[in-house]
Amino acid sequence: MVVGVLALQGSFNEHIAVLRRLGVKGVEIKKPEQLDNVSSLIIPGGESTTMAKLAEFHKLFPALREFVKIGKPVWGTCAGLIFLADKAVGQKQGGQELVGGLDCTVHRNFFGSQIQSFEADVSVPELASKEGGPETFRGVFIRAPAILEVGPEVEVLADYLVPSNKVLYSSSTVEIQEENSTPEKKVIVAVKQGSLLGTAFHPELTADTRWHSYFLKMASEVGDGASSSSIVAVGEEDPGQSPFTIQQKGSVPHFTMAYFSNMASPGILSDIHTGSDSFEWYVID
Ligand SMILES: NC(=O)CC[C@H](N)C(=O)O
Repeated sequence: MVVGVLALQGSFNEHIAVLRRLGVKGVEIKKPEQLDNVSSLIIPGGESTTMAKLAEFHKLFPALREFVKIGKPVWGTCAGLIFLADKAVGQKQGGQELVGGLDCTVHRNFFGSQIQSFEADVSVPELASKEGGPETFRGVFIRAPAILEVGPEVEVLADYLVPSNKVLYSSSTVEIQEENSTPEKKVIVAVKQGSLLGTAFHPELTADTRWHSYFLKMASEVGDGASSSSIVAVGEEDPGQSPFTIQQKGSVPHFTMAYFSNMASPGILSDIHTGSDSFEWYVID
């Protein structure tokens, strides 16, 4: 089985590494025609506006939509989940293109800004029943989205009870509800709809490979119809000069370092300075 991993930006290398650990070849997808060679696709986390601009730049949207439409399995993690959603709120001004297909509404930065990133154990009974292991999965939420609404075809695999002291962004225009002003609220953080899978967190940044093997099973159920004759070598392509300019700067906790240092490679996040506890990041728009 050959699994494509959208490799415009974000944590695609980490997904490919997990697939390798499971004995499966993951190939980077950077051009529309490369989708013909894979039977399933992972859209990684990263920054969805940047990823959308790059996808537009590389004319990937029609091919991605067709891939979803014909029922090939696609798993979106974090920014990838936003990509797959039919509707996103909390977008940057002017919005962004989505691939769509997943009948849900996501809030792009539901849990707040980068520094509000966190880890939490999330109960996923479906994962435990199909893949074994503990009832919970360690969710790494990095400026994570949440799913606010789902359509009737969507199966909710996991939700998360947002502690009342978490700062939430209730709208795209930064209306912040301060500590204790919100009651506990349950949001959806993992869903499945037919051959589409979405997680608001980053399983590729943990040692637990169950989400990947769960997706591989979904992919093998649909069948490995694609030819493997023109596999693109990992790391073959250079996405080229970014047409964007730096807009934002900040720092994030240590645990996200590996993730963001990887992001530097496609040239979208740049000038990352690693330190002992934190490092600087730049969002380029
Ligand atoms: N870790 C992530 O993928 C963050 C996604 C981010 N909230 C976005 O809008 O793209």
